Amino acid sequence: MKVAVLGAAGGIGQALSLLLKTQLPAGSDLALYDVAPVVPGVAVDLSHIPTAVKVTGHGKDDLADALTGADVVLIPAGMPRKPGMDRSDLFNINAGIVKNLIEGVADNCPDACVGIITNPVNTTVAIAAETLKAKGVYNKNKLFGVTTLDVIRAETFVAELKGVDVSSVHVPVIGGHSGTTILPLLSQVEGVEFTDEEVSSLTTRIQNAGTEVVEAKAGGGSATLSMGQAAARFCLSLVSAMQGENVVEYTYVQTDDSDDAAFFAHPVRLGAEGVVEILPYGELSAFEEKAKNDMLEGLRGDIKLGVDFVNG
Ligand SMILES: NC(=O)C1=CN([C@@H]2O[C@H](COP(=O)(O)OP(=O)(O)OC[C@H]3O[C@@H](n4cnc5c(N)ncnc54)[C@H](O)[C@@H]3O)[C@@H](O)[C@H]2O)C=CC1
Ligand SMILES: O=C([O-])CC(=O)C(=O)O
Repeated sequence: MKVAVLGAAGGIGQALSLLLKTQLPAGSDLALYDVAPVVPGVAVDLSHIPTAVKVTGHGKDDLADALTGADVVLIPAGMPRKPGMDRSDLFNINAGIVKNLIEGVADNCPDACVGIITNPVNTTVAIAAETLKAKGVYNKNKLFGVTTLDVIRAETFVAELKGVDVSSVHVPVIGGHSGTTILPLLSQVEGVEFTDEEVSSLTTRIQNAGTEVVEAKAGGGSATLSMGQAAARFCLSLVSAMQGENVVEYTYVQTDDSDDAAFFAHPVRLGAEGVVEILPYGELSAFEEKAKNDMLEGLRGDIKLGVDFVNG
């Protein structure tokens, strides 16, 4: 199994690469690519950890080597937010970065599963899809927006509020990955009850959790360590599924569901070839149904921005 991390020298990239070096199955290859000159050093640093995962570092002119033979590509390359910015404010810089890197994927490892972390995810995933289509290699079963951070945050906050063991809490989160497009389905959490006020305040906290970190870091970036953990969980689930295990993760995929949006986070059964089955997200409460209907237009607009960026 070969995993390539593009943007591996950044805050997320380094945390994620550390977790993958220590947790990928023995015999895996981990290729680290970044335009920052420190990336070979990050690879040397990680290579001193005694696990059976081979780490290589690839500088800015070495994207092809990083990608050749990759089974999974994770992309956290690009600018993070500062206080006062929305994720959509990152579009101008990050759209071109994602398009370029995805062209590299199309040229060097068109069969790889690709997880997009770079914001604005609602839009960058559509950019990736259109770029792969333009290259004639798009497979909707192999492109994912990584929304796992919303799930792990929701689980943490619910466990804190209710004083229960976090390992027993499962919170579905559907929709997209910004503001009100992040829709936790608290009505489906088993074993706990919420008042209407709790549903409202917890939903808002989960939706604003990224901003909570951005403000606490006070200009020093956004979530990196929790995102490293979330991306590692997603990648390790995908790798297990590719090796034959039955795994379901919530992730932002092309759904072809005209009632929602062209891309929408669902529970997804993963397998050797990526998406095996997009599972229904089940029944929504009246609160969730309204929240979904209120955010759909915005999400569709975010997706259209990405489609138009590639197709003009
Ligand atoms: N999906 C999600 O839930 C989350 C997404 N993010 C997003 O992840 C992205 C990265 O965040 P951080 O790691 O904190 O930023 P960072 O600034 O610490 O790292 C970004 C890295 O990307 C590299 N880079 C820039 N252009 C590149 C290119 N063309 N090719 C390869 N590497 C390139 C930079 O050299 C840097 O090392 C941001 O867009 C951020 O908004 C952050 C948190 C959660
Ligand atoms: O908030 C941000 O800009 C980074 C992010 O996507 C998150 O932490 O969920």
